[in-house]
Amino acid sequence: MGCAASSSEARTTRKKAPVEERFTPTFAAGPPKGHNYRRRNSISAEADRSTAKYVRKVVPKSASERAFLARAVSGIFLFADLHATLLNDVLDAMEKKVVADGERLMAQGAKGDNFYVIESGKYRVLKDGKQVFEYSGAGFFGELALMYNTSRSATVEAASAGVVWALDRATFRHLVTSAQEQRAKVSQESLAKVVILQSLSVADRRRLGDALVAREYTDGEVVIVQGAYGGNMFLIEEGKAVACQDATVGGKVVRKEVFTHNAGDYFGERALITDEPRAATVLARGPLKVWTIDRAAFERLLGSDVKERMLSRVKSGYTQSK
Ligand SMILES: Nc1ncnc2c1ncn2[C@@H]1O[C@@H]2COP(=O)(O)O[C@H]2[C@H]1O
Repeated sequence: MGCAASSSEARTTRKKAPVEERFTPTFAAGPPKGHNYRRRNSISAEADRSTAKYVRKVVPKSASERAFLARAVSGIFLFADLHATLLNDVLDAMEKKVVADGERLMAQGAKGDNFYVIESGKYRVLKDGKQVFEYSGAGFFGELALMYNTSRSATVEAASAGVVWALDRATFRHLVTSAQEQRAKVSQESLAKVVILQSLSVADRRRLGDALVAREYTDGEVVIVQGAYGGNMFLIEEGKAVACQDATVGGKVVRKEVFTHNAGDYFGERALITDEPRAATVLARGPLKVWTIDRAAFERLLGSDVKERMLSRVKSGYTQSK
């Protein structure tokens, strides 16, 4: 596919949100008030590796149930980093549970067995016997004991009949916590291939790796829109991205392909460095896997020498080397 955007601009990849607005963290109904999630690398991944044996689990579900879960899970920040295949494993493993009014789903102080996503119903959260919160119709709970390998911080019981979807401990820990470790490793490997970043120290690359978010696009999908305000830079892990510019010729808008970015290359830096609108539309050519860095991380984590070199590519115009 060339510069023509596929009609899939609104088609979903892993996140459903307008182009360039996909990167704002979404908290479906969490995190719980007063709880500060620690950085992802402090999640307890080591402690129960020996006890939590992961076996891939597939619980059959209807297309509409799966669609509901895909939507619900896409809004939960815990899953924001998962590659599409791991996200599929999460959806496969989730099991429907019909809950009766008054049923207790977890007890403060107990070991954590499941993580739950709410489909319907109300659920009250009690600490030391006192209600501290009530979920109503949406949200998730039961993640803390699984993430940090601690006992349940609260009791959760149904305040009406309802439906929840359970993800068992072994799957949660394997897919969510190991994926984060895996992601850190993969991002280090792919960052090492990005030529412009090779001057960064190992420590700086590690910090940058922690700030990256993985995204995937299908052929023809738009990553960046010419004229838009840019919030992110992109590093290509796999695939190609084509930059196209629209110009008005004789009253007609003509789109011209101006550059192809290959694996190991980056794009989207110009708008962050110059604070100008996006100079081109960038589309996936074939399946595209990228890592994104938001403006704040870009400012904080990329040294001035890296930015200088990026700026000189901007100033010299992009010359195709491959
Ligand atoms: N103050 C709160 N508000 C909302 N939910 C909470 C609050 N405290 C705890 N929870 C949820 O209740 C769950 C109890 O089990 P966990 O500690 O595993 O994870 C906890 C959170 O998901």
